[in-house]
Amino acid sequence: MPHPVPPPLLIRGGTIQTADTTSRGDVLIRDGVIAAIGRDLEAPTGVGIVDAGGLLVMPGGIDPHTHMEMPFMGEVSTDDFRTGTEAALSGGTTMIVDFAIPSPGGSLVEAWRVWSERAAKAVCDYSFHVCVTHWSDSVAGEMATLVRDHGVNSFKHFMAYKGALMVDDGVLLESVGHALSLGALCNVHAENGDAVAHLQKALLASGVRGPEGHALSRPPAVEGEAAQRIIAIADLLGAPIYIVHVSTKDATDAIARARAGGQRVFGEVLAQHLVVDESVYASGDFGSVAAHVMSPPFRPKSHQAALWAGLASGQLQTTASDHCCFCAPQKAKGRDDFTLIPNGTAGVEDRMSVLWHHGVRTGRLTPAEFVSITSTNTAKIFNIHPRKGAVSVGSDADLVLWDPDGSRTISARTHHQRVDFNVYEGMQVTGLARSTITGGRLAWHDGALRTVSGTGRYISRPPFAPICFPARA
Ligand SMILES: NC(=O)NCCC(=O)O
Ligand SMILES: [Zn+2]
Ligand SMILES: [Zn+2]
Repeated sequence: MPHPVPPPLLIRGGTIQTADTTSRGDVLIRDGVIAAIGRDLEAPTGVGIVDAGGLLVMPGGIDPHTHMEMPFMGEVSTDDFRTGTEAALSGGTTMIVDFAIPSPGGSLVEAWRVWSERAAKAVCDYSFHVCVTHWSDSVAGEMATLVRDHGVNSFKHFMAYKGALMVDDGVLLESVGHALSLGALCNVHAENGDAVAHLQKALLASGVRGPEGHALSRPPAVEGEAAQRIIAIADLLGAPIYIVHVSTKDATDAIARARAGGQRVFGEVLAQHLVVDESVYASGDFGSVAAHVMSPPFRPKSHQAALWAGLASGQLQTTASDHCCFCAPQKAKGRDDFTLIPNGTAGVEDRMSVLWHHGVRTGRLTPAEFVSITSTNTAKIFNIHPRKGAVSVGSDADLVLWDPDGSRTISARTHHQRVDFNVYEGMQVTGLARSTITGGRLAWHDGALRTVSGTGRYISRPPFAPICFPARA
């Protein structure tokens, strides 16, 4: 059953912060979209009024990389689309893009359908990148069907996870070339899966079985090589490319070089990689080290400066969480063999606060750049701007009322994410979502969620995003 249209809302007296401008004004929301913006707007009868005095009114965050209830490495990630999107809203994020992954050798359209069923309980809007994990004529046909009939404009490829999700260069060449003809953007997890498997084998043979082996098996060069390779493949084909979770100076430099040469290469950074470093793997405590096992792993601190600089300079365009929750009993599967620890950490709730605190408050980012990298750039790259990622008349009323001076301490004891660990545990952050509005609904207000299962909508994304593809003749 369709949900009733939310009643009108008037956001009064905030500072409207977008990727381009800062201005004082009110925002009137009607039928889930922004109906008017201006000073001292008249309040229509029956309108709900939200006081935004002292707050920034910004486009809600868009997290382009989450994994809700994903089957992976023999486990299923614990946040589902309801709990995960509630956590997102409490942190100021109003849309996620998750990944639909086909079963081995299976149908992409079926994967899209399975993920659509799972996401029916979401409380904020969502969309799916669809993964290409093998190649055949039927995969090519399904990619076309997904673009034409299902609003998919991005396909994901894993260069890592050998023997599971990994694809080789042959598949990459076919898929990136085909996606180009469809006007779809390929996303790539850039780590050399053969090199990882080789190093894992060597580490196990030398007696390294504990979770500290994870980072040792995935040194920065593993990412740097794969990033350069996919950039070269994309260049060969004349295709745009989007590299997910860039965690190293090596990959950042490869992207910057390619862009300087005129290639359209986009890079995404996880908030985790900006502020957590490889020292977390040295504690000797299995539970804590395993909880930090994710791919790419946390890096030597020296890489973080390159990631921050990449975001500030525009060489890297988006930020994400790669939200993928596994609890301690699931991580314990790899107690005697680090290669069996399910890879993933949480972060959909904290991305915005971490970026504000460590980015804007330190002067690394301006407030406008914060909006660009948490929302607007993602909306442009995945072709949903200005419906999303904007505060403009006609845009969806997906907004966060941001308190730039409000503080909180991040903890697994208080977060909304359905997981028993938080990589930011104990971090005090300044900058938080006072209220979050999704599709015109006030869904997070004064520390309380007011969500209704299934109010999130699937967002179709048309092909040929103008920021990725040159004009067609
Ligand atoms: N990142 C991670 O460790 N788990 C989720 C799957 C992926 O994005 O590689
Ligand atoms: Zn990945
Ligand atoms: Zn991921």
